[in-house]
Amino acid sequence: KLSTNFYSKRCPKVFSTVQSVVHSAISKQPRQGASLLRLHFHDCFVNGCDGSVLLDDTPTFRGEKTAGPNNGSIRAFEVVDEIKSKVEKECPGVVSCADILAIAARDSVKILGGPKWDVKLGRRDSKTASLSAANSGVIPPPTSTLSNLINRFKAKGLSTKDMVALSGAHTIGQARCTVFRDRIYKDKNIDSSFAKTRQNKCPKTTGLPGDNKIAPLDLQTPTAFDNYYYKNLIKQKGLLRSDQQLFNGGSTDSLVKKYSQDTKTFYSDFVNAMIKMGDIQPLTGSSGEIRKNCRKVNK
Ligand code: HEM
Ligand SMILES: [Ca+2]
Ligand SMILES: [Ca+2]
Repeated sequence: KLSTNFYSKRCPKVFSTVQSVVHSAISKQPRQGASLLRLHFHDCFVNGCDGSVLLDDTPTFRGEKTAGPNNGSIRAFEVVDEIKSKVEKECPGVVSCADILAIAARDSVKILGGPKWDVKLGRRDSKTASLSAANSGVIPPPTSTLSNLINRFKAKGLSTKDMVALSGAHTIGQARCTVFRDRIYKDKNIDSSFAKTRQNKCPKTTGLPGDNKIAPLDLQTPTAFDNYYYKNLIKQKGLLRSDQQLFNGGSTDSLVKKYSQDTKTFYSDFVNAMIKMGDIQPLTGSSGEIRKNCRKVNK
């Protein structure tokens, strides 16, 4: 079982060390905070919060980094490396990479102006990863319908409310043209001037380099953690098709409206859901290991 004081004897400085690295990474590039938050999500949804997403491919090992939802998309691994090397110097072999992701996600939200919470710790690191699980749709695609989003979160023990609150993470960060092209050229439930603005930097035809052009998920405040994500949805300015699904005449409209008007409720539901997400299938006790390097299993 995870606990908030897991490292208080064995590595009391872990919080200040992680926070200072995250802080300096975000001050150089605010997007790093978004990227760290997303790493924790993509870790937890694939075989639990076990650091599996961090393992590099080798000639004899396929990790999760080339899976559809991750390939060319997840980032901030150098920030995780820097945190890990500082923490290893202070407390060798004590703090897991899976816990580092949970703390870094929490710190990112806080530094970008969002809510604070006590993060539960004690996860251990996997000795494996699963490319097939990462590709299986457990991480929902940006073309998802509302019922698919609800079901994918439900499969991880998360409620519809948790799903809507966690989607508020799209108040920060960026997405590539390739994941929002169909939305801005084909969808009807989109503000037309917003669609035009986005079309300017995302060419209609597929192919590089256009596919990799990026745009903010939250057009208003892309580097601030706030409730503008929901305000945008009400104006039909969600960037991803899946985003706009949350406010499209269905069962989650009322919650989106609520969060758009009430930051406090959004924050408390977001925190509650982040803690639940961080509790997905952790390795504890003597399962797994404490990796020395987050990119590879110990020898
Ligand atoms: C509800 C289902 C979700 C879908 C369909 C989804 C999909 C996506 C997609 C397609 C991108 C852009 C990737 C790219 O173009 O490279 C993205 C970015 C992002 N997602 Fe999600 N996501 C979901 C839920 C979440 C959750 C639960 C979190 C965290 C709690 C999260 C955090 C983020 C962040 C912060 C970014 C920006 C990352 C960056 O700028 O590096 N997402 N998401
Ligand atoms: Ca994992
Ligand atoms: Ca924002």
